[in-house]
Amino acid sequence: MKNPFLKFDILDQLSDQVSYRVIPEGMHYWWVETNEYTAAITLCGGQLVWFEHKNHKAPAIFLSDKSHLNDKKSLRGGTPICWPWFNKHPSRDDVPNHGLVRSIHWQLLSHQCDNGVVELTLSPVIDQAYKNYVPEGVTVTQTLTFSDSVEIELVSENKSKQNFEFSAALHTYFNVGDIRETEVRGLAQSQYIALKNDWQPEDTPKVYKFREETDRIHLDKPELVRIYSPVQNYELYQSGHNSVVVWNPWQALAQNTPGLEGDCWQEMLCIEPGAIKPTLVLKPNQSHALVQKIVVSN
Ligand SMILES: O=P(O)(O)OC[C@H]1O[C@@H](O)[C@H](O)[C@@H](O)[C@@H]1O
Repeated sequence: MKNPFLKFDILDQLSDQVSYRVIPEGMHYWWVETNEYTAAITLCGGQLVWFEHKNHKAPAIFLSDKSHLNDKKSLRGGTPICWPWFNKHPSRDDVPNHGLVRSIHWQLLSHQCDNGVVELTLSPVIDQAYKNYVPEGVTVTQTLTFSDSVEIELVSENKSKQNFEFSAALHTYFNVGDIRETEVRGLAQSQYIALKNDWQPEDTPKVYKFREETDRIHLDKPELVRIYSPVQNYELYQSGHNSVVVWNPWQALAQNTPGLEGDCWQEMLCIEPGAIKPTLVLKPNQSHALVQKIVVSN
């Protein structure tokens, strides 16, 4: 994985820790520097696409070298935000998978730095596509909190006068170096469903390793999932979810997945807490928070 953030222009220095930057390829992003980490959050999709401990050998978040580093579409890697639907739209075929907000521009609503903790809050810019699918008064905001970890909180809020049904997921791509040498712990008690098994519930393997395409929705809400990988280990603290998606496309599917062609699929694993099965309904004046906190250890 190359570091695309070595050459840049600073467009706005917002504080000692936060700046707004652009790289020669055209991608705009907010750059965050804490005592321990460097991080980048993109204008397009509001994705955390870079998160690296200053003393570790490799970044924690996977970003494909084949990604188009401009503001035009969602990147392959990072933490795409799936909202207000996950995967296929429940009734329409003419709209993108995983909702609207991963490929529209986001705006920075606020940023704070206090005692080494940096917090950014962003929301998608409301465009016509958003208005076509989301009732007026329904909003989504994301708060990223950087300390000795990063916490991503996605808050959906219904200030309209009608019920709002939706699903959501934090589709985080972890840098695991070698998927065949990676193990996941914390899901063994759950059952999962997968298209491959006609959506019939299956028991999760007690030792969760990867030898083939894996695309599963685990029907459980564990607070802690761990990833053990040759690069580094991850503790994922999660809340507000009712499902956890585990995804690696493996070789054949990766060749037809834009941004994952070649061998780079071997370096990634997605662990995605989601409000997916079942979908959620927010009544007027209700809100919902979906959280993934990522603790990285060498
Ligand atoms: O190619 P996309 O739209 O980013 O989706 C990638 C994958 O995202 C995962 O969350 C889904 O479980 C997979 O089914 C899907 O293929």
